[in-house]
This record gives sequence, structure tokens and C-alpha cells, in this order.
Amino acid sequence: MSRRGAGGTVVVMIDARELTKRYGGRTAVRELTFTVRPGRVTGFLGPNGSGKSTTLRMILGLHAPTSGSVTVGGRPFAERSRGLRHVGALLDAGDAHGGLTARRHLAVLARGNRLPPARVDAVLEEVGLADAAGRRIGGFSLGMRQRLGIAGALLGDPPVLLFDEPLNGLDPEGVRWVRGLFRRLAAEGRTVFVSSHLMTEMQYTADELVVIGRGRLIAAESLSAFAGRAGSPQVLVGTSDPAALAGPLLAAGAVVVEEAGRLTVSGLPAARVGELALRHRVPLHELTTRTASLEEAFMELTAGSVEYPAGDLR
Ligand SMILES: Nc1ncnc2c1ncn2[C@@H]1O[C@H](COP(=O)(O)OP(=O)(O)OP(=O)(O)O)[C@@H](O)[C@H]1O
Repeated sequence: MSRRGAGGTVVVMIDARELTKRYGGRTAVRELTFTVRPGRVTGFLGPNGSGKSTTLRMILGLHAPTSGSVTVGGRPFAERSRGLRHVGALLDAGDAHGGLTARRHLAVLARGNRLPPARVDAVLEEVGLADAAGRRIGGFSLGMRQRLGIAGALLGDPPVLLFDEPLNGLDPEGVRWVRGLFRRLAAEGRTVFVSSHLMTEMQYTADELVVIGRGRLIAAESLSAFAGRAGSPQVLVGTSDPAALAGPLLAAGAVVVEEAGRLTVSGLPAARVGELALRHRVPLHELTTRTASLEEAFMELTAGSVEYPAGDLR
């Protein structure tokens, strides 16, 4: 599935069908079916060890699926020569040779993929490493390595970009920069697929989500649809007389939990809670609506699929 977009960019999707990978007796990825579309940033979210890197490696043809398939633009990626023109990827920021300078590392990549040498300085500039171009990678911070890895992904100006945990090691300014870069790449009509094990990272980065747990698909939907799973809001009520308010709230059909002199009310909006308090002359010193965070929705959905939950010493 590949066509020319409005701006002349090649529009390419990633399509996984029943994608499965077993390592010996262990199933790392299990019958994953999802599509990653152009023009938006898609977050690939799952707890540690859930199979994200394995999936990304299969997309790139670095690992062969045990069964099922994954295509980029309708074909397995491994069939394409000059790969960096089709898909750019940051898999492991540590895999560049420490003895090389940043410029040399990218020049080697460019030559191997028959890309114009001028791309090297263009991408170094783009990722903010122009001043460090002549320095050895061995002396780079993790954040600089991430930037270099992103430069390598951008080198071939590809329509599809894969990033495995790209925010690791970046300072807040770096995180903001990466988010802006992903937005721009998506706005240009590219397919941008970004893995993370942290919902909080994806919340401000992704438009769409593919969520997995223990190699299985948990959700593939927009961020807003995913947020809708976070459940109905609760109202937190602070009052000097919780007992006097609890009765009317229960009578109005709310579910009420009292803890440390505070009421947590489900099933009624804050305005209605306020009205009842006024009518029954109960003084309030707090009335807050609390929507479950995306993080909570993520934790809840993946609760059964965390490989090594805290406290589990297997
Ligand atoms: N080459 C391999 N040989 C055997 N098992 C592997 C191999 N690569 C991955 N695994 C196993 O497959 C499972 C999925 O690993 P993977 O690295 O894909 O997960 P991940 O979601 O990327 O995790 P993380 O966020 O920790 O990087 C894990 O249980 C891992 O131990």
C-alpha cells in the first residue's frame, strides 16, 4: 500500500498480520495484527519485555517471523535494497562505533545506502549535532547518542520512521525537540512509529496507539479513544462533616467512599454534589473532579500482562 501524497511524499503504511515470534519455547510476539498509518505519530506502548523491540526488528526484516507477516508499503522490508530510503530506524542508540566521529559514522551509513554525502551535514544540523560532528561518538552523552541515532534514521529522507524508546536519556529540552520533530515528520505525510514503555511519554507524543502486553495486542486506537477507557470521573469532596453529606449523596444514587475525612463520589457530577451540600448546609472546602489518567488506563489494561510485576521475584 504505497501511493503519492499531496506534497509528493510517498505514503506508506506498516501492516502486521497475525505476526508471531517464538524464541525456543518462549513466545515473544503473539498473533499481532495492526496497521500504522501515515500522517500521524503512532505510539507503540507496552511494559518492559512485552515484545516491542522484537516487533520493530521484524518490521525491519532483522528477525524473521515464526508465522504471520509484516509489510511496509505492501512488501516485506527485507526485499528492498537501499533500505534507508524506505525506512529509517533508531533501534539502539548504543550501537554506533565509539571510535568514529559522528560525521564519519553517518558518512559510512550514507555510502552503504548510496545516499548523497550532503545528507550527512544536513541531518547533523537537523538534530542539533553540527557542532559535535567532528567529535568521537565514544565521548557522547546518551542524549547525544539518541540524537545521532535519529540523524541516522533521517539520513535517507524515508517515508517510514521507527524509533525504539527515543526519549531515553534526553533532557526536557531534548524531549520537547523530539516531540516537535515527530509532529513535523508526521505532518509531512510520513509514517512515524515510536515505542515506549511509559504512557506519560506517549501522552504528549502520539496521536494513535498500538498497545501490547506479553506480546499480545491490547488496543489499537486513537489516543482519545484510549483515554475514554480511563473510566468515568470521580468527584473528591472535602468537608468538615462527611457523614452529613454522605446520606444525601447516596440517596441521589452516587457511590460514596469515605477516607480520612474526605469523600470520593462516583456517579454524580461536581455541580450536583455542590447543590446537595448547599441544600443540606454542609460546608465544603474542596470539590474536585478527577479523571483517571491515561497512565492509570494503561496500567489497568496491561495489569495482567506485566512480565515482572514489582514484588515478583521469580
Ligand atoms: N534474541 C532473543 N532470544 C530469546 N528471547 C528473546 C530475544 N529477544 C527478545 N527475547 C524475549 O522476548 C520478549 C520480548 O522482548 P522485547 O525486547 O521484544 O520486549 P520490549 O517490549 O522491547 O521490552 P523493553 O521495553 O524491555 O525493551 C522478552 O521476554 C525477551 O526476553
